[in-house]
This record gives sequence, C-alpha cells and structure tokens, in this order.
Amino acid sequence: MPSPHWNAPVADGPVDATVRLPGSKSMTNRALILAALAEEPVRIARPLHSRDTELMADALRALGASIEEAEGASSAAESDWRTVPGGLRGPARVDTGLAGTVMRFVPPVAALAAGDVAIDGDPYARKRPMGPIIAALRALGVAIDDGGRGALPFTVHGTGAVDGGPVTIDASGSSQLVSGLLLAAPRFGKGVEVRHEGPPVPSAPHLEMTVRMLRDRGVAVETERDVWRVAPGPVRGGEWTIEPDLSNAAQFLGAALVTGGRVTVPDWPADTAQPGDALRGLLARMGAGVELGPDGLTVRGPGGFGGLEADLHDVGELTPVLAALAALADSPSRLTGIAHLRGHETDRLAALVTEINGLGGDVRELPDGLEIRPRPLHGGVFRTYDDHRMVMAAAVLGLAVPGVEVENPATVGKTLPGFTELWASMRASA
Ligand SMILES: O=C(O)C1=C[C@@H](OP(=O)(O)O)[C@@H](O)[C@H](O)C1
Ligand SMILES: C=C(OP(=O)(O)O)C(=O)O
Repeated sequence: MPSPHWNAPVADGPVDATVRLPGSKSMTNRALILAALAEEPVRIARPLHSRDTELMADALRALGASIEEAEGASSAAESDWRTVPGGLRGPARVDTGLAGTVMRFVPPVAALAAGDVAIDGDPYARKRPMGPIIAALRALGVAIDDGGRGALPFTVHGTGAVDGGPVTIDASGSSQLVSGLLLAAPRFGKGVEVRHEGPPVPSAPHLEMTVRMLRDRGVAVETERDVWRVAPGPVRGGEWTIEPDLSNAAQFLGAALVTGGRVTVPDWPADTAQPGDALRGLLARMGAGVELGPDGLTVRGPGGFGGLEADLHDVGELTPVLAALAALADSPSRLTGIAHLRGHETDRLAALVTEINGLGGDVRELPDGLEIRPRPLHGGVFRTYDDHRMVMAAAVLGLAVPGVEVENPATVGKTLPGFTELWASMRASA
C-alpha cells in the first residue's frame, strides 16, 4: 500500500545543519557483486541499507552467496555486511524491484550460475532498457529466454561458466549496461572486451567507479575511448568502506541555497568517482559558497540564487533535485544531455514537467532535457511515480512553497529510508 501524502515542510528560516548521509547505493551494489564473485570473504563497512541494496543482497543470496550482518552495529540499519562467496547456482528467482543496478548487474552473474535464473521486477522495470545487455550476453554465449521482448522478465540459463571475449554494445541508454558486463567479467574464461557503438554513453563517473572498484580488488582493467577490457582472474576479498552517497546530498545541500542557510555533509571524499561530487561545481555556478574542508563539504546559500545552464549527461541522477532548485531560482535554467532519463525509474523529464507545472511552474521538455523558467508556485499534490528522486525534488520545492503534498513518500526508501526524518532534523537545527 502506498503511504499517505507527506506535507513537505516549509523552512522557517535559514537552515544551519550538519547532515550525515548513509552509504552510496552505486558503491554498495558494486561491492556486493564483487564480493559474491570473490575468492575470499569480504566485509563491506558502512554500506547503504535500502530497498535497492537489500534487493541486490537477496539476489546474490538466491544465487548461493552468504551475506550477513556483521556483529558490532547498534542497529540493522547501520550494520556492516560480511559476505562469504558460495558456488553460484540455480534454479533461482531474482526480484530486481526498480533498481537499475540489480537488473543490469545481476544477469551476467546469473550466467555464471549452474542452473536457470528467472529475473523480473516492478511493473516499470519491464520498460527500462535491457535489450542491449541481453544481446551482448547472448553474443558471449549465454542462453537467455526473454520471449523476444528484449526486456524483463527473462530467464538466464546458466551453465556455470561464460566464455567471454569481445562484444559490441549500444550503451547510449544506460552506462549500467556496460558496468554489468565489466563487473562479472573477471570470472569469464577470457574476460571481456566491451566496445560501445552508438550515441555517447551517459554517466561517465559511474563507469569510472566500476573500473576503480574492479582494480581495487586486483582485477586488471584497461580502457580507451568507448572500449573497456577486463582480464580474467581472481577477485580479492578483504574489507571495503563505502563512501557516503553524494547524489543523496543534493537535496540537503540544495536546502542551503533555498533558505540562504548552511549545510555541511561530513566525510565528503577528497577523491571519488561518484557523480555527486559534481554538486560542488554546479551549486557554485548557481551562486552557492562551497568549501571542502576537514569537516566535510559545506554549502552556503547567498539568499537568492541563479539558474543553471548545464549539460548533465554525466551526472543525470542529479537532475530532479537540480530541476527543483531551478524552479526556485532567480533566472531561467536549461538542463541538457539527459534524454536517457526517460528510461530511469520513470520518464523523469515528463514527470518533472507535469509535477512542477502542476504547482504553477513553467517547465518545458526539450528533446534532451528541460527548460525551466522560475515563477511563483503554489501548493498541491506532487506525484512521485515510484521515483525516490521525485520525493527529494518535492522536498526542496516544499521548503519555499507552502502546501506541497508528496504522494507515496515511502518510495524514497529505494535509496534513502528515513529521508523524511533526516529532512525534519535538518530543519530543526535552523
Ligand atoms: O551504475 C550506477 O550505479 C548508476 C549509473 C547511472 O545510470 P544511467 O547510466 O542509466 O543513468 C545512474 O543514473 C544510476 O543512478 C546509478
Ligand atoms: C537512475 C537511478 O537509479 P537506478 O540505479 O535504478 O538506475 C537513480 O538513482 O537516480
């Protein structure tokens, strides 16, 4: 059952807060995949516990990995994970939910399992781009029955081994189509050489994250433009500490801009592949004071801020919150390079146009983005389409617009359970 509407709180003054964020979804789910493929146990410290990461853990457990809460945490929401790889096997059923990382990263691992693995997800998951990775796996010798749909649901007929080798893919719809192949490739007989052919691949930092995390586990990876080579070989175990989720920092840092306040996110990594690191530059361009220091990243709102002209192709997941900020800015914005957002949790371009305009906004859809002209907004119901980032965007609007009622706020648990409490605690320190 969807939860009742959430009345997004209006800021009663400039926020002044330090917000400690849970771990990165993208890093946690990569660490879980690599842990399931490793030859030794792994301890994943400070992982994200959320719907997307629990679905990933459940998928890998179904394939034979042991993933348990490590001792020592005060609550399950904060516990580390300890994994012990098992022989990968079917038959198994995998629920991807609406998680892009689960639907793209698990099928290549399922191909390494001995037995059939049936994979399906939420209704909208069946609409997200999967065809290119199904075709690539087939080209690498994997038998997949998808009823000719090129989409979920499908069954991977795993044999316990994948030959691997060279493969060409059009990954313009999602970088995860490449990341999925690379992450499982150290266990393919010949590794893999993935060559992208088509319009540019989005989300370059996420591909860099994949490469870095493979190398961190001792896997040899070479890259050149639109080509990635992963050598076959063992995946090391050991400890892994997950960075805070910097994309989930967007709405909190944005609150500093909207309210003319100050927000600090501790433990901001000095060197990271997370796309959320781009917030430093993007928010500065909108007029924020941005300072990375020993206490973390601090953003200060000047009181009034400008719009943004930006190509967000590499950092598409920041769009919903940036669009909400743009709707409250002092000047128009143009966000481009994000046609692929139509294949995210929902068609995010359409959803943002409909919902911001439903509050009286002026947002226009472009072939590859959004044009946003700020104007006074009013309250109303803000629908969220099972998209966690629509809840986050609505929260930002609600700081400045009384009466924003957010439909199904619990959907934010895809990556940030406890968001509404964290949001409220930030305001309380104002
Ligand atoms: O690999 C990852 O962890 C992700 C890659 C990106 O996907 P796309 O390339 O499909 O945008 C990003 O938007 C998503 O939130 C997470
Ligand atoms: C696009 C996103 O998620 P997913 O991993 O499901 O693709 C996102 O978190 O913004």
